[in-house]
Amino acid sequence: NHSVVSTDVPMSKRSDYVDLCRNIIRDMDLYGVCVLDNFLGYERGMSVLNEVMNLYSMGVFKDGELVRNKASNNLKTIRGDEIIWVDGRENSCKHIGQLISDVDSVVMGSNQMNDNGKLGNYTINGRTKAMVACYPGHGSHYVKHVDNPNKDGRCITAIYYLNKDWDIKENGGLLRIFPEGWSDQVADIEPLFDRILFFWSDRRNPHEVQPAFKTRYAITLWYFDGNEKEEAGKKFHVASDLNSMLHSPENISSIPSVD
Ligand SMILES: Cc1cc(NC(=O)CCC(=O)O)nc(C)c1Br
Ligand SMILES: [Fe+3]
Repeated sequence: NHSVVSTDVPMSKRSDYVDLCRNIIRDMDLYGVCVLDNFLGYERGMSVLNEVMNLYSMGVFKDGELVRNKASNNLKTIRGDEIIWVDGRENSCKHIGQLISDVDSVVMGSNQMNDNGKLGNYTINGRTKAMVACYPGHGSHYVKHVDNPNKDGRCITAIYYLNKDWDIKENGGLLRIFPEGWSDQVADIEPLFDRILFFWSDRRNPHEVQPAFKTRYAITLWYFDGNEKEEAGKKFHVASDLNSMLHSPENISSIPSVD
């Protein structure tokens, strides 16, 4: 966990930018998972939370898929996460946009700062839009899965959490990662306010969200490895909706077009 004194200077100009990136490089190389706390600082974290809550109150989130409540075995279905894709340049998403460019800065910084100039030997050259997710909190959860099981190009998952005063015992909503190769170990990550989590998106990190009993917000970005993305494009197995998520921000060379 890393406490970052946040100011409003651009991320790459912050005094602790370099050791943030070194943190990410070290943890990703050692564990394939990295957690940083106080990423934006209280003020900016709250601005992002307010934008997300405004979006949610406007009812623009897509309904989460229904999952049957296996536990009670009755047919009561529970909504999983409800989501909306945000580019960050929309009028009502300025602070979400700023979060996105700060995450871009630390990911690209780490990608370049690593001694061999790559993070995990990837060449990161693009990302999806931001997926803003809300678990409504009536036991809603997300089953154990791998984000990128079939080489669709996504190499790093970045999740920014927005949940203030979160009590994991009362509210649940724990993210449990089952890192491959650590058979008896799991990484339990509480979805705490202003916390950012990075992990390799592939089969190394199966993960689940345990049932949440309070509204649980998170913003996810997936970063692409250029080569894997290129290969995936040729195989046409890239989920069509993945293409709809594509984003080529000015500050990252655009993602190779998938024809
Ligand atoms: C829609 C969708 C959501 C997620 N979310 C999580 O894994 C939850 C992480 C957290 O909120 O802690 N993952 C995938 C592969 C898809 Br697709
Ligand atoms: Fe996931």
